[in-house]
Amino acid sequence: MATTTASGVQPDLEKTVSRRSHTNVPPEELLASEADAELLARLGYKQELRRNFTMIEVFGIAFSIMGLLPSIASTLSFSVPAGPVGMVWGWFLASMFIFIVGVAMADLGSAMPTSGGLYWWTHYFASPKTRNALSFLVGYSNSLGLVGGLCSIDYGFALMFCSVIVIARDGNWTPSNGVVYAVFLCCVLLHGVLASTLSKIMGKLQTVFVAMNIILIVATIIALPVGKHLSSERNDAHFIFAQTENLTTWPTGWAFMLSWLSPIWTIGAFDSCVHMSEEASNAAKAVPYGIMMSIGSCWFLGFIIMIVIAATINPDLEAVLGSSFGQPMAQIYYDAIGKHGTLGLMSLLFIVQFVMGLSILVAASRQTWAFSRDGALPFSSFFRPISKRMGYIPLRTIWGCVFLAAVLGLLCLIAPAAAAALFSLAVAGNNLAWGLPIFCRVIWGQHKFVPGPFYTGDRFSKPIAWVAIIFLIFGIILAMFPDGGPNPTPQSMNYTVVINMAVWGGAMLYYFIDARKWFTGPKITIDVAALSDEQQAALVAEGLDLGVGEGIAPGGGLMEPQITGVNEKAGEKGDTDSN
Ligand SMILES: NCCCC(=O)O
Repeated sequence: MATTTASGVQPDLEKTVSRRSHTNVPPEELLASEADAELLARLGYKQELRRNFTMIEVFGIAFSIMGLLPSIASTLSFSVPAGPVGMVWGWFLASMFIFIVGVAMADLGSAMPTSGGLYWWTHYFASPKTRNALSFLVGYSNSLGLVGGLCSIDYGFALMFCSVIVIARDGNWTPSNGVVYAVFLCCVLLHGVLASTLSKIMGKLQTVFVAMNIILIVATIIALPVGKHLSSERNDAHFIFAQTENLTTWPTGWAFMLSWLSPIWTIGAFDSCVHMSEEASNAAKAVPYGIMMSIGSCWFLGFIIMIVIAATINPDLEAVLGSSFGQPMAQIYYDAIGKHGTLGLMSLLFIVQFVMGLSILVAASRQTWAFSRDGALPFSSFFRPISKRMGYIPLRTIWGCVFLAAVLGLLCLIAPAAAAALFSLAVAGNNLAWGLPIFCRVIWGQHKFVPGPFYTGDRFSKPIAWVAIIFLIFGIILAMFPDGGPNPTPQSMNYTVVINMAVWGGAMLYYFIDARKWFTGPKITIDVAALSDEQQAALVAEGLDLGVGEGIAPGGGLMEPQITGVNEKAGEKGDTDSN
């Protein structure tokens, strides 16, 4: 574990926080262990959320957002056009690079586990001239990327839900865009209700969600080959591992690269582990291992699933893509196990897709809460309080994310091409937010990096970081390509480039016109007055804003922080509201 920073602030700060922690707070009312709260205090923050999540539950939140099988089902239209080679080897190769990105993030997540990690790290590592602007950009890109992830998951849910009705009606129904949006909206609202009310068991629920995912995966891996064997012949090994296709208007090699979008979207949002940092016990280990275990298991299990799908898919891939069920996966099930089996597995599939949306809403609300804590969101002072009554959760940012998702989801009403931009918004927004802190570290901040208990070592850490950066840039480019070929029509255009440029351009415009006057990076929420002059100077040297003389109180502007970064007695202090 890191015991000091470049500025050497920790030892004294540790003494401060340790001293303050010896209060008579009953253990059940502590929000966090002393070690976790101390590490958070080194980053300048007091403990405000309750640490309900174990390591396995931190892994669970990322794994359930990945929702392996429903995500593969939602993105088959990216991988099937490249044929089995794209599906199987595209999966394997892209997942390997995603794992490298995860390892680079794990290095940082172990050293500095805080809910707003990505923009916090960016600010910490970037040069003094660029740190505020880059941190601002990363915060917005990450927040929008997560909300885009929520939209894309719930849009996928709406399509799956409708496809089950289509199957039940033997194809005699076609959902309109309005119906799809109505299902999407109900889903988002229900997520808001559940994320608001289930906070106390949200950690435990992750274990249930992991189990549901595993049951669905095992059921599919068994049912597809067995069903296909009974109904017709399975595809041979040559077809599975060596058959290339090109059902796109791009060259074959590029069609193969576009198939990578399936694993890139599926194995996304592993930064959710970072966003749960302040609710994880032993965060310095739970965060990095959560990231790597979730990616690693999806890499392996996804490879198996892709082989099984390639073995059982109708070799007429165009027929699968053009399925009257509106869902290639529904057609694959149908061809192998018939109507009733398909209805059963598709129902389980959309239930798992539903819980993916719930988990990503939890993660998105923590990121946006952290960002509002640092005063960067519009209406930050409104969003910043946490709800004591609902279990120490950021209730207002949960509903802020729900509202934004409901608005962004209106794209479903325009056309499928516009709705597809939701998938790419998640990819491009998150890739930028993951890549920039890693980039800032290797360019400007290597000397400031103090490893946590998980560390890839001096020899490997930097090369891993560079591979991660290059892959993330490539992922952004990939996400912007229209799948309609070099000459897209308005219908086949990929609107990601428009949406993301609006997000990134808008964030930068906002920063340079207005926010540069008041956004000075992460704010200290520990009790600054309790720190010595040296400690204050050391935190300032870390690039942290002590909030003195700027009209913004430490803690985001709502109230004077009153505690020291250790265990706040539940219900007594802090920026809470009573709702
Ligand atoms: N498996 C869905 C992840 C969504 C996202 O990449 O944000």
